[in-house]
Amino acid sequence: MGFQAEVKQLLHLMIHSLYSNKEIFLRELVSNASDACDKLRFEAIDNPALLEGGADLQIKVSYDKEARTITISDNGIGLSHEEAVANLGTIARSGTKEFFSQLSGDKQKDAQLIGQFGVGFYSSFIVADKVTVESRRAGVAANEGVRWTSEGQGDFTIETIEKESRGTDITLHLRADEDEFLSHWKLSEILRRYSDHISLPVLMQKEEYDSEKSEMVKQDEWEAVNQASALWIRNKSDITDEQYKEFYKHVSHDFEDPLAWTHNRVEGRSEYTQLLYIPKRAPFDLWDRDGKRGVKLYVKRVFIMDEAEQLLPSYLRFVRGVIDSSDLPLNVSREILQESRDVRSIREGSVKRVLSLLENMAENKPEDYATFWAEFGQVLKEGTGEDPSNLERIAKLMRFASTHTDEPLQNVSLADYISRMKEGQDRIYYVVADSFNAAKNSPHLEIFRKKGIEVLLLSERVDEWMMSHFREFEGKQLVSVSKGGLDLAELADEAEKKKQEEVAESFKPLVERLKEVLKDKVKDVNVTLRLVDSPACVVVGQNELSPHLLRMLQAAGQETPDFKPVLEINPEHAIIARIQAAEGDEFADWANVLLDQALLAEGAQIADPAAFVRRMNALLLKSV
Ligand SMILES: Nc1ncnc2c1ncn2[C@@H]1O[C@H](COP(=O)(O)OP(=O)(O)OP(=O)(O)O)[C@@H](O)[C@H]1O
Repeated sequence: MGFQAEVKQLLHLMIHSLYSNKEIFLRELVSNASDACDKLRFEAIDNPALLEGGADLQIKVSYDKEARTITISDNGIGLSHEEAVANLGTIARSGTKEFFSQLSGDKQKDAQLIGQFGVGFYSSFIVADKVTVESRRAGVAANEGVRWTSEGQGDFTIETIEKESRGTDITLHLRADEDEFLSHWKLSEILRRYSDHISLPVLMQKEEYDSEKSEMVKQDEWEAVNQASALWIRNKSDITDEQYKEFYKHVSHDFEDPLAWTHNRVEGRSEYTQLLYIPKRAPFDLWDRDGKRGVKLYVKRVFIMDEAEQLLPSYLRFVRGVIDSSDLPLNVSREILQESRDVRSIREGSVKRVLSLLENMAENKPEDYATFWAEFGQVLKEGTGEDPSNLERIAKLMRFASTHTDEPLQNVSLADYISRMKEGQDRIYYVVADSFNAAKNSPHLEIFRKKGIEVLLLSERVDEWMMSHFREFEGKQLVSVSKGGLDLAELADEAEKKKQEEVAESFKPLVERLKEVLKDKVKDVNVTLRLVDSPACVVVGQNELSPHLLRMLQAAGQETPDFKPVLEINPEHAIIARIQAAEGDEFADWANVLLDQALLAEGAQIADPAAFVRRMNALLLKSV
């Protein structure tokens, strides 16, 4: 049978780009073996017959110098014929195709990307030119075993075999120059380094020095080379950073070290242990609704399920790790999790821990925090709507771009903003646009720039939605500069306000004429103080959907209400002065051009671009 195209691609890239890291194959295979044992233990809760009398779950690693092979055996759940075909030869994760289309051919970059993807079983082919998997699923007859063989070139063969014991033996036939792995010392050293945290014993055959043969000779006895106790139940002080990091790689299938972790035993009404990690890099499917998320759930050390998304809210879906509860029943299902009070309290407790971890990082390791924010900030922002009870804490963790630096880098906290507020300023101003440049160059910012008042520049997809939930911070209102009715109290002193009123009065006739011409297209026309360099801009009411949000809804195929903006004109601008004198068609052209260019500056589509160009040209011609 042939491999799925993506598997071929993965194998090719992996062999070439992960070569300097080749010993990871052992970690990946032991990790899979451990998962297979976890699954068996879980299924055996309901169906003890699956254990076939052998409840001692273990992993064995052996080598054969003559045959030049390494074998990793487990007595876990095993694979059926169908499962072997489905799992070893395809990549079942959604979004795989898109992921592979991003690979560039640059070895170093791709190695990092592949790491993010997780190579798993296929990493065997880094050191082996032939791999044989012999397996029998727990509970099926001995003559229903399966043998899967491949040279990693594009196809595999599959056949039915007789296999006495349940579980899986994976045999790697090493490539010509990989003899270094044919040693007890080498293999046990790798296992201790990468797999010490595995909660099952990883056994190797004992070896002793035989002075007659003057070499190490295998004994009949097998011994564990790892500690074989679940890492999270050990005392914090007994766990090294290296062990925490290796455990992270096991649970997350990530290649890189985590950014931070938090490990706690919670006692009281609800008892559980949590070991939660923040990754350094977003997984390729962070935005894929079907992508992996959530942490592993254990009940009293028994693995229950992967990706238990009920244990954390969706805005913390980047968190990886383990939660081990002492209260939940072993036969807990996803449905029960949804209802359970214990789960609710675990969830609340875990949210608090993760937020504390992030706060701590923001305070003490700002560089790590910047990495976190760049990768996951957009996800955390979803918390404003999803978790109002923690809004204040989430808000403090947010970082923004702002007019203080005018750079796209998001590194301004709300505390920074407040510390720079002008005297008399009691509001936090922001603008939302389609892109950073559109935000930075928004005409709505003109008066703020002139007065030296900082404005937060928001341009991510989630921002508009976020701001609809996030209206206040530490008693200060958050105000969009692109909404109408801006009471520019702090932007204008008494004298300016008085002047504004006078100006508005004197422009009344013009405003009325504009309203008449544009009556089908705008809700209202006003004189504004907010502009400096632009003749006009469009705004919407404080409680109305912004044009930016309307565009997003339209792009998503949603019905939207008819949008009519308010046109605001700048009385100081030469064009405004000029059009007062215009009459008839010329005035109508000016009015329409004014509106259309204000819409364009704001990033909106105009209803009739050809008419805009025609009017513009007519006006240009007159002035040439
Ligand atoms: N020792 C084993 N026993 C039983 N099933 C196994 C074993 N090794 C692998 N499998 C099956 O093959 C599948 C593919 O394994 P692979 O390591 O490629 O990916 P994974 O572990 O699912 O995820 P990742 O790609 O993130 O490592 C596993 O999900 C599992 O179903």
